[in-house]
Amino acid sequence: MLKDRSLLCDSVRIGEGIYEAGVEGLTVTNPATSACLGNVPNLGGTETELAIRHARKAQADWAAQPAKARAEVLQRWFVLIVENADDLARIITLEQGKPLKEAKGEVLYGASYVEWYAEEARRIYGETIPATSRDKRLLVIRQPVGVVAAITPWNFPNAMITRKVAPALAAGCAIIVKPAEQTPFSALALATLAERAGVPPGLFTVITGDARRIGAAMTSSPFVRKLSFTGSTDVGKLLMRQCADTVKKISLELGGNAPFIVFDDADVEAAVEGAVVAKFRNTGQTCVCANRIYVQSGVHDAFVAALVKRMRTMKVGDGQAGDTDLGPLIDVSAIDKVQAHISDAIANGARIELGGTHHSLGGTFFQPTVLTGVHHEMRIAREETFGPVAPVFRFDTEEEVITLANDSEYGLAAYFFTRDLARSWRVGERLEYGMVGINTGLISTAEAPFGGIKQSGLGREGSRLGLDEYLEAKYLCVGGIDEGN
Ligand SMILES: NC(=O)c1ccc[n+]([C@@H]2O[C@H](COP(=O)([O-])OP(=O)(O)OC[C@H]3O[C@@H](n4cnc5c(N)ncnc54)[C@H](O)[C@@H]3O)[C@@H](O)[C@H]2O)c1
Ligand SMILES: O=C[C@H](O)CS(=O)(=O)O
Repeated sequence: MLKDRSLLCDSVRIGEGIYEAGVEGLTVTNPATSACLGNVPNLGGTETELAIRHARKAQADWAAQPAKARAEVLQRWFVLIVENADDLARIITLEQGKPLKEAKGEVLYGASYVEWYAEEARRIYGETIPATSRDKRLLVIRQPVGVVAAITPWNFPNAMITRKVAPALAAGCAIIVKPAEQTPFSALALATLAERAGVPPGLFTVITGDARRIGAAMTSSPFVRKLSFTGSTDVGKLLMRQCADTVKKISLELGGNAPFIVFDDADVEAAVEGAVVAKFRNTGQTCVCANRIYVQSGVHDAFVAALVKRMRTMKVGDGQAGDTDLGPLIDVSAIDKVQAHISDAIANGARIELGGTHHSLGGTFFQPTVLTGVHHEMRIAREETFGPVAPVFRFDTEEEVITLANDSEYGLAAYFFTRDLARSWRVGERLEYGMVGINTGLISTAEAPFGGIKQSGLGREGSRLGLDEYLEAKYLCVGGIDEGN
């Protein structure tokens, strides 16, 4: 199944110690078949504290390295990830379910963060500030925060890890990562390749096991100076509270509820393709998925007809099959949430234009679904669906749709299609979101700052801004310079 079977690693390395899964291990299953893929160690607070101790030691040496040396290790890690992309993609599809072609895309996307921060590692500049007195010199240097803890989700089990580990290592930090219990093998494979690239023992540790206990040890330790979390808003709030006692620096990449707006003057065909990417990537299980599709009255019926026609061409199936466009949802609770949103919408007057129920493949496969006649009082408008359901809302004016689009506690991504230049500026500036796609449904890239506002998170990942999350600015004030004193 894999070219390099050693990449399917089921043990955890902490310092020089190796922890095997054993009978108490956590079982990992393939969401497409429910087959057992293997077990990983079910570790907790004690092992996390040991990992923190090793991280502290390794971080001091790592930070003392020249920036070029850190950059070279990251560059080697990047090369190894790309060289092993097919195996890493297959591991993603096996444990998360997305189609292989999307999984390969995720691996290369994740690798691009490693490449980007291998380059940024050599450009962590400080500054001098003109002093107000002759005998002083003012300087600012930027130093690594120290030991970082990271907790990541199942939907992008590779890229959500490199998007944290790469800037952390580039900044001179050590990092301990707890992956989602559903998808640990991608994380363990990345750690294996990092070790081969020359990342020293203890500097980047993947720890699997009891989320609450591991999280409690991470958030309560005074030696962990930063928590970077990607996941649901509810868990993000919990971890933010847990970090308060030790006043940690935190980054939160949380839930979304993206509006996708199509104006009368849009290229409808381009808008349909944009909606397919923004809505159905990873079977609708991405934080930046279009959760609400608003279409202006003049093109509403044409858009719905074109979207339904386009969706009928998409194939639901096992992600390992080459022609699959939509894989399974991650688990039964995901299916239940999707069905609940559809049932609530229908009960409140929505119409099913396509799909609307479980797929004939059974399990956690679901039909791609298009609803019309939806409104803001429905759950599907207020909650993150995280599945292959496209609710289409009709609107009349620009002012009306901006109000509707902003009517959410989330603020991660938004999208709109128009060919009016003035409107693109007006709407782009007024949408209350961290990221806005204009005439495109695919915005994520390592060069740009990824992140949200309101209850979608704090901080940014990627771009030059992403490095600041792992650095502290230290002010040095040098006095007694003036010989006259
Ligand atoms: N903004 C982003 O960049 C981004 C990216 C991916 C996913 N997400 C969001 O993540 C959610 C889906 O992912 P999920 O289901 O894995 O989210 P989740 O919050 O349930 O889990 C995320 C991680 O948190 C861990 N966790 C859960 N409870 C914990 C606790 N009490 N203490 C410590 N760790 C705990 C889990 O084990 C997992 O590793 C969606 O809301 C999605 O929008 C956001
Ligand atoms: O859902 C999580 C990811 O951040 C989505 S993306 O691949 O970065 O757009």
